[in-house]
Amino acid sequence: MQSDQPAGGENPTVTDQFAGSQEQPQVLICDPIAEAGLEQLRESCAVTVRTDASSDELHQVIDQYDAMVVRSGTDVSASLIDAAGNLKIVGRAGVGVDNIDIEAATDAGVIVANAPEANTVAAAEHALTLLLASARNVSQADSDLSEGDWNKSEYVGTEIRGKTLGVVGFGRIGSEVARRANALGMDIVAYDPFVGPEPVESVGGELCSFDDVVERADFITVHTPHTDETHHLLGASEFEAMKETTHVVNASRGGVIDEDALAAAVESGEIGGAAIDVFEREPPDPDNPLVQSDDVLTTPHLGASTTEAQRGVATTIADQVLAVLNGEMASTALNAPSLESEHIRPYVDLSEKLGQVLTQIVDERVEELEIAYSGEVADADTEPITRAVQTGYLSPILGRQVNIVNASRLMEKRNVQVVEQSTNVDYDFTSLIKITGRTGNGDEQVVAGTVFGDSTPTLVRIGQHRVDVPLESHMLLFKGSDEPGVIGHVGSILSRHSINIAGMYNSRETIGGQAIMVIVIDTEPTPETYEDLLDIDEIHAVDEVQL
Ligand SMILES: NC(=O)C1=CN([C@@H]2O[C@H](COP(=O)(O)OP(=O)(O)OC[C@H]3O[C@@H](n4cnc5c(N)ncnc54)[C@H](O)[C@@H]3O)[C@@H](O)[C@H]2O)C=CC1
Ligand SMILES: O=C(O)C(=O)COP(=O)(O)O
Repeated sequence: MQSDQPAGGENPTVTDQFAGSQEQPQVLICDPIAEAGLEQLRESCAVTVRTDASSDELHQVIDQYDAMVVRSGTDVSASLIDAAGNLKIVGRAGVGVDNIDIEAATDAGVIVANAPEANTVAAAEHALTLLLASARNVSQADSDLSEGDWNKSEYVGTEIRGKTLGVVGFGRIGSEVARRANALGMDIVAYDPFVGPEPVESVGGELCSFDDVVERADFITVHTPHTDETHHLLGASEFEAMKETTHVVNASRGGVIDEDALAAAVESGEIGGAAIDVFEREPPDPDNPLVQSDDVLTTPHLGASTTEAQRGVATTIADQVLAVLNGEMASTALNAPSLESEHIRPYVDLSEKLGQVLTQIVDERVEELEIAYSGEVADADTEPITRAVQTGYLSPILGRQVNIVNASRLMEKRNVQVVEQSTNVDYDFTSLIKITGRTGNGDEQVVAGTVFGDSTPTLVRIGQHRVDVPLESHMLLFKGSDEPGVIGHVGSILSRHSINIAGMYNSRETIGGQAIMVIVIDTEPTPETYEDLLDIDEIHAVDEVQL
């Protein structure tokens, strides 16, 4: 029977053998994900499910994998990324990426992508479950009854209707909680420094200051990521400022609430109760004060654990992994641009090639790279194109280490300044991308290209010379003077060295003036070929360009 439950079902520990040497891309699943996602991946990848591997084991095997998929249970540390020589993507089957060192991944050119929307409703419903259960002492009453104690009169709860819900973090989940709570008759006050009043007002709420939310709320639910700014956002002083009856709910991240302070506030009766799904350390230590407290309802990070959400995050992340393994962009990448529209994909290809050409024809270190967009392309989201220029520019120097994820970072490290310019007018081409490399001594080299109707990336300018070279192959770029017989001479030398000419493009400034010639070749020239070519008086320089 097919199942959409996370891999492993009741017992989520799976111990496949680690990857052998197969031809297909290798994907390592480190935390349980739903079968639907696994099936999708298995169609074109070799998938290893190892949800029981220790950190040491992962460090030992990770370089065999092209992709890894995690949830919150695996620490993707800088050292793991460092050990992962072939990794292209870390897929997070869920939202939170606080267990992934994104900086390290970016430096290593590894995409980090998540599944940001598929578990929103599950998490929102779980927060409301916790809220209602806390309001009605469900957990304590259940535990008493299991012990045989019918403590009906001990557990008088509180209605949520007419009460004020404070929502801290009004993003996807916070806003869904607020919408549902409002429908149950609650008044909403929200704090989120990064949203305006409209989304809060659209669910009948009011955007307030943090202190206002803390003081006015009968229930507080937090829905922020755990960052330096949100660490212990709710602590002793906030609990002191709350009403004695306030219940606190956390289904976002451990660490956003100070656990010791919360346990103390509940135990002392400073606040009315708490219900917690997430912990600073997971699983929490057995003596964690929130787990120990009979007055705090705890669940083991269940916010995203519904069949629907797990199916959704697993298939979303499978899509992301497959896209990246196919050389495409991940639409949910957190450290790489996504393609706003398919329309710009040919320009991304063109730009990478233009960047490669530029590096191979400048002799000195470029200190400034100016990328000028004109015509229709100037109106697009040019971030992926700019990153592609940088990738192309660096790849002849750094090889496979550079990609669209780390290119900007590497340009910064090499102190190359990148300047972008846009104008939506170009009189000659519908769209034109012009790259100028400026060296420290004031020299500059220009290449420009466009995409013609059939998506062929085409070099249309080198320096001042107008050319028309499809950017698809191995080329020789000759600089020299426009004299009769040069083309024939070059042709015969290449023929003598058994190098087939696939195409030839000429351009000159004036009759008898500076000329350039681009020859597309099928085989690589030897050092002797260059020696012979440079023996021609009219040829001043020959650059080899490989794409
Ligand atoms: N318990 C569980 O199983 C689940 C937990 N989560 C966690 O829930 C959290 C929220 O997820 P989403 O709503 O999808 O993310 P989101 O990115 O849509 O929303 C987060 C909101 O927090 C706000 N925020 C950031 N810093 C803030 C600050 N200092 N004060 C107040 N607000 C601040 C942001 O502006 C944003 O609106 C994440 O930490 C995520 O990992 C998500 C899914 C399931
Ligand atoms: O998506 C999130 O941020 C979650 O917290 C869900 O975590 P999980 O995938 O259940 O480990």
